[in-house]
Order: sequence, then C-alpha cells, then structure tokens
Amino acid sequence: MSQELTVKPFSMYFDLISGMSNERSTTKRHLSNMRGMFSNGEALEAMIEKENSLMYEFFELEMPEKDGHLLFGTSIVYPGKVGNEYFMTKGHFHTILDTAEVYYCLGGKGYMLMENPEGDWIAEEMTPGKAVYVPGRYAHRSINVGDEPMITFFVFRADAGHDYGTIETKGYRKLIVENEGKVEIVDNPKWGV
Ligand SMILES: O=P(O)(O)OC[C@H]1O[C@](O)(CO)[C@@H](O)[C@@H]1O
Ligand SMILES: [Fe+2]
Repeated sequence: MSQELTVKPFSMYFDLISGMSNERSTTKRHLSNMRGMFSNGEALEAMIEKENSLMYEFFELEMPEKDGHLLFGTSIVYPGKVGNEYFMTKGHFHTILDTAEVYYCLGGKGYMLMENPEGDWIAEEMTPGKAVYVPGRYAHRSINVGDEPMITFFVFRADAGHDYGTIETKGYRKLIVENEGKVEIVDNPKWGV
C-alpha cells in the first residue's frame, strides 16, 4: 500500500484561547535556540544568563512528507523583546520553494514578515480573525508586538520542508522593533553580511 493511503481521517482539538492541544506536545524554542537571529546578540546572551525562557512553541504533526498531504498545527509566540526587537520565530523558506502556507490568527497582535529572494517584502498585520496567505517563494516569520501570546493556526503542504540556512546566514531584510513606544519596521543593517 502506498504511504499516502496509510493516513486515516482524524481530528485534533486546539484550545481557541491558548492555542494548545492536550493531545500532543509542542516543539519548543527557548532564547538559547535563537542565537544569531536577533540584531542585538549581547542583549540575548544577557537574557539567557538570567533565564533561558521560552520564546515560542508549536505543534509538529507527523505526516508523510508527500505532495497531497497537508500539515497543520498551532504556533504560540510569547511576548517580549531582545533589545528593541520583538520576540519572533526563526523564520524559514520552504525547501520546495514554491509552496505556500496559510496562517489564521487566533489571538494576540503581531506581524507575518515575508520576503522573497527577488527582494519583495511585506509585513502583514496579524490580529484575531485575520488569515494571511504566504505565497510560494516567500520566507515567513511570526513576530509578536503585543503583550499577550500571539497564537496562529497554520496549514502547509506536508512535503514543503524548512530551509533555515538562508535566514541564518543572511538574515531578514527588515526588522520589527520598538522605537519610543511604537512599532517600527526598519532596514536590517546586517542583512546579507
Ligand atoms: O520554523 P520556525 O521559523 O522556527 O517557526 C515555526 C513555525 O513554522 C511552521 O513550521 C509552519 O511554517 C510551524 O511548524 C511553526 O509554527
Ligand atoms: Fe512554513
């Protein structure tokens, strides 16, 4: 029997407020997993020394990595800042670059920051009820600019894969920072360096 026929219909419960499910455990990314991702590396190290707290967590279902399957789950980004930069996910391109993803915001306030290799970028605001379409070719990163956890539900092609290398080496073209109490999108001075 081919692999794709082995997945039976199933359902999974997610709490609408917390985004959590009691049916699985989450993948967790603590401050120490985010080394190299923030412009102020010293601020990050100082925070880690005090407490290596949780920055975000998400459900990673096990699905056959084959076209035709979809992978879904929730992601919870906690509030906070490293220096003046808001807590965020690492961000990634899909390994199969031309595969899209949908995010639906359940709670909190933030942005989906997207950019493609051609240099186009956009920061789409995420508030409860907002669905964001991330087209193929766009790297995507969730950024929490509020005081509450930012919770999203996501769906993407199960074989899309995660390419972290490009972001880890080049960074993002834009940063989302706090400046005098306001959210600002600024150029990343270290981009591509
Ligand atoms: O892969 P990152 O950038 O660490 O962010 C994790 C999020 O991205 C996803 O891979 C979905 O694109 C989720 O599994 C998770 O919510
Ligand atoms: Fe993705």
